[in-house]
Amino acid sequence: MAAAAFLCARAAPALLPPSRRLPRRLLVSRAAASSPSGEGGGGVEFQGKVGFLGLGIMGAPMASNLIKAGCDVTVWNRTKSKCDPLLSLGAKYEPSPAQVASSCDVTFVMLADPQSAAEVACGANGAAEGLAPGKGYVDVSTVDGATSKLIGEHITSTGASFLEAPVSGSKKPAEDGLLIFLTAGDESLYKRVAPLLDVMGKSRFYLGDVGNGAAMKLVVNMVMGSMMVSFSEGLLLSEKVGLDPNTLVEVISQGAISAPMFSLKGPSMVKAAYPTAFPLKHQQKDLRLALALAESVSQSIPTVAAANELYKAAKSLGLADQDFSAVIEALKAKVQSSQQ
Ligand SMILES: NC(=O)C1=CN([C@@H]2O[C@H](COP(=O)(O)OP(=O)(O)OC[C@H]3O[C@@H](n4cnc5c(N)ncnc54)[C@H](OP(=O)(O)O)[C@@H]3O)[C@@H](O)[C@H]2O)C=CC1
Ligand SMILES: O=CCCC(=O)O
Repeated sequence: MAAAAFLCARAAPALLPPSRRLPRRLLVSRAAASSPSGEGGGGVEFQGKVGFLGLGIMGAPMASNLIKAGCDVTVWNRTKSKCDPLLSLGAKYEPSPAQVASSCDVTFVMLADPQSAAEVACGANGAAEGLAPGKGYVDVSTVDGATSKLIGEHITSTGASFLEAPVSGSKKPAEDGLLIFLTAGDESLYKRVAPLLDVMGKSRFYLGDVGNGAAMKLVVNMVMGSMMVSFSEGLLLSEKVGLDPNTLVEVISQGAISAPMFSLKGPSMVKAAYPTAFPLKHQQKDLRLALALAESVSQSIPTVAAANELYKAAKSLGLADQDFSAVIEALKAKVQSSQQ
């Protein structure tokens, strides 16, 4: 293990912008979530080497924040070139998930979907091959509960501990260290990695058994996906009846349904520009997984089912890698075809 003791969020408040200060409500939810020893007191340190697997839109800034906070970080990504910016910041590189896990005390993983998360954890040269008692594995990807449990069982069969910790918040909050962690699984691992979560995020919730973090994340994202469709319908309708959609964005921003998402994405949606923060293919994956979650408890979620069809249509229009706000293009196509 490298000699450095890694000062993290609570130990180094001077590193944090004012926006990182937690509102009281979140401090309460942290306290209710069995605070790690040291919280609320002086400072918290993480001693050990940190692995990071998966350096896409989210993984790269998260790993970058750990490096900037002074952590000893080792990275791996399927497409190796994406490691280069992190290596420039001082990260180390290992050529497989197994080698990262074997050389680190705790390994974080941020992968596209259930298939890739399972493959990187359990496949050939996967992380599990490098794990052992005393090590920790923290999966921050958005997956379904069944996949998370399968990964968790595989990881814990090595003697290592497992925490699922999907995040709410997108590219910019990841860059700013303002994510919201929805964790579940091994509580002592949660406490151990809390200083690292605090470097990457503004709040964290411990939700109990593996599966609960995944479920919370899917419920949040199904609401978000439906909101985006409803917003898109409003933008198109406002234009159709002769209103300025930019004015609609402004009106919404001042009222009870204001949401950062509308203010952030609205202006570019009006210009038909969709710079990718949250890829549309991932939003559709989350709706698919949320529908399966609802099905598992025989709950009907008809609005989400309808939204999912639009995201699927957007994918078939070639918009999978655009931002999820590009779903408005599927609506435009639908309106056009109904007018022909
Ligand atoms: N973007 C966002 O706003 C948010 C995303 N999320 C969730 O976080 C996760 C990552 O999202 P994001 O960073 O945006 O996605 P990206 O598509 O940018 O990154 C996906 C990552 O997964 C890797 N990957 C994909 N398939 C495989 C595979 N078969 N084997 C190994 N590695 C693979 C990619 O590697 P490679 O570079 O080689 O393609 C890349 O590192 C997703 O689950 C998403 O739903 C959660 C919150 C917000
Ligand atoms: O999973 C993606 C979430 C995006 C967000 O919370 O803004």
